[in-house]
Amino acid sequence: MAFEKLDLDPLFAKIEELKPQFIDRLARAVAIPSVSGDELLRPRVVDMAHFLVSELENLGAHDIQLKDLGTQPPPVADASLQLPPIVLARFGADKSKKTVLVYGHYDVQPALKEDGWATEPFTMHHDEAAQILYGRGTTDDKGPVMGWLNVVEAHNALGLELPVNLVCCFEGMEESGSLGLDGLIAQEAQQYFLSVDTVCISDNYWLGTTKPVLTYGLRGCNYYQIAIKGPGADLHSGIFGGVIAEPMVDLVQVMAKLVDNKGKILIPGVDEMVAPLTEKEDALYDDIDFSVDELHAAAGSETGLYNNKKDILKHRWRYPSLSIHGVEGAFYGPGAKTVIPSRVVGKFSIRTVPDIDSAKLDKLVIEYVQKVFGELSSQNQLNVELIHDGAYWVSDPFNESFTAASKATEHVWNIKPDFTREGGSIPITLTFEQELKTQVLLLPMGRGDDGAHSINEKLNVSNYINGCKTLGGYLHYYGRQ
Ligand SMILES: NCC(=O)N[C@@H](Cc1c[nH]cn1)C(=O)O
Ligand SMILES: [Zn+2]
Ligand SMILES: [Zn+2]
Repeated sequence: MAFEKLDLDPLFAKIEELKPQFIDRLARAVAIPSVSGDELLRPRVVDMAHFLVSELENLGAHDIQLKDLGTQPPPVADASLQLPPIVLARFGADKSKKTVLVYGHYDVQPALKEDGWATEPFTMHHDEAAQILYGRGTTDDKGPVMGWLNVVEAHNALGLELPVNLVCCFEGMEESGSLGLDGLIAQEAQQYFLSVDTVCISDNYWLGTTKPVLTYGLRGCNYYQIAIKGPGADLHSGIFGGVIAEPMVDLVQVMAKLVDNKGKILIPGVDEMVAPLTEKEDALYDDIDFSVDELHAAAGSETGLYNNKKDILKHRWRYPSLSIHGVEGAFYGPGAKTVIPSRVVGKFSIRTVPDIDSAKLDKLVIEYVQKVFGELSSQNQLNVELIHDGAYWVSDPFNESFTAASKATEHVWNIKPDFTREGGSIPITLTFEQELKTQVLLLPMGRGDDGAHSINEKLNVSNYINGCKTLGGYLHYYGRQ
């Protein structure tokens, strides 16, 4: 539908003018290796929180708070390990204006140059020719978090009031299950977040590389570990091979029975919980702008399990998946270490969808793994447990927040966005919706080929800068409705 465009030219021109400063801000953020999943790097995650506080102070935020979440719950190696703080800040408290809570995360996934990065993962590389910014966290999620700061800076530089009150909520454990944030949101719902009218999260991606999207659904993520131990220490495989029960041999046999190589989950009872596909929902996939080629381009291989768009989208968005991630304690370095690991911990996760019940899923998983291990009649010991979980979220995108975002997107990109669901997870989304009793909008900045979590993660400069315009434009369209 046609809509009356707001005069955002001064704001957009200022964002363009400030581009060098915005790129520098992102480079300084990427340089902090805020890897929440690595206990040794936890102090750097806290450094990133303090970086944000400093930027927020310089931008004129008020009521800045670092909310302590205490120590990390088990399973964790160091029981005294502190959870990174939640960074809260406000810009404006004008009762005549609506209030938008913007959420993002300042932690990132691990990254090592030797994983295959072309550049140092924590030194942002600006490919001037291609106009691409490479580095861990550029698209997930430091680009979008800096995007919100950039929007404020552009308004400050123009002497232009923000059209809404802004409440910032930035966390440092999103990549590790958002541990501790649920409780804080419940605690602050009637306090710091009392005035919030809507929540905007920028922490996902376009489906492809050319068309902006707005997102109204996420899969959940239940993350498990299977620990198998036996020997008192790692052993020489020449001396003990063939005469001692090997934990790694048990583990690979158990994990092989979780999922087949066509993506079918082998745990009985999981598929039966999934909501049936209706004709109405099936029709939704027809008009989405995506292709098998785009999947293969983003994956860097033609190894897709499906040869058509609809099946790809359904299996990314509305069907569960089980992925095997790795084995802690196993040898993985260069060379040929001939050791029998005494304890190995297999890591896998299940992406959940409506109507999978998380507690029932845990029971199905744990009892199945115990049964499969029991059938090995192994002398080793097993422990299987959930590490963390996050609920799936599916919303109704026909509300004023999505309408404002659609107008802003069309204003900046001259095309109406597709409305999509996302295969990834943002554990805290449903909690925002339930505790603040408001709607949540996912307004992505980056592209589907950005390589989030992968090597050579990137953010195109055009997505970064036009993404700032889109975030700013959203605030204006939402504030004027
Ligand atoms: N940008 C969202 C994202 O990457 N989310 C993570 C969340 C998560 C859950 N458990 C571990 N990480 C994802 O993998 O979807
Ligand atoms: Zn991520
Ligand atoms: Zn993210």
